[in-house]
Amino acid sequence: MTEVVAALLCRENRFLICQRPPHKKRGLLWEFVGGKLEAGESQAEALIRECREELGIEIKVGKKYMELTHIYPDITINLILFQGEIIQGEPQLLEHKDFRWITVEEIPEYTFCPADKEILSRLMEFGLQGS
Ligand SMILES: Nc1nc2c([nH]c(=O)n2[C@H]2C[C@H](O)[C@@H](COP(=O)(O)OP(=O)(O)OP(=O)(O)O)O2)c(=O)[nH]1
Repeated sequence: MTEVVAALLCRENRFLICQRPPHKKRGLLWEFVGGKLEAGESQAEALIRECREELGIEIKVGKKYMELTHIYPDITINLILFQGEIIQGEPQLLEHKDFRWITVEEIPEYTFCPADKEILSRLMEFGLQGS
């Protein structure tokens, strides 16, 4: 099983979503910034590295929001979503096709990676305050 970490980054009543590049698996689907752990990394270290590499931001990793397992035809992932706070920088498109700060009401307008379904349901039910 492949461990994937991701970040729930909030600003006012919005949170950050990123669109995967077209050439990658699950291309053009929306996701939370993050990626696979590299050998020897802790979850927090991997998440900090991914945020730096993908968006050029420094984050502080907070509480775990949700953890789930999802089986794709090509890979089984254990996805761990952490709350996070941007402590430096503004997101830049270093790897993604696009990013947006959206409200929970706007979630249905986007097609996310299938593994994120439960996370998005929780956000729609409880809102960002409930996170
Ligand atoms: N970052 C992220 N990945 C997700 C989410 N939901 C979801 O199914 N995934 C999947 C997509 C990918 O198959 C996998 C993450 O791998 P990745 O390809 O983005 O990771 P990476 O940047 O470390 O990739 P690479 O070295 O294999 O190119 O997890 C999510 O919300 N965020």
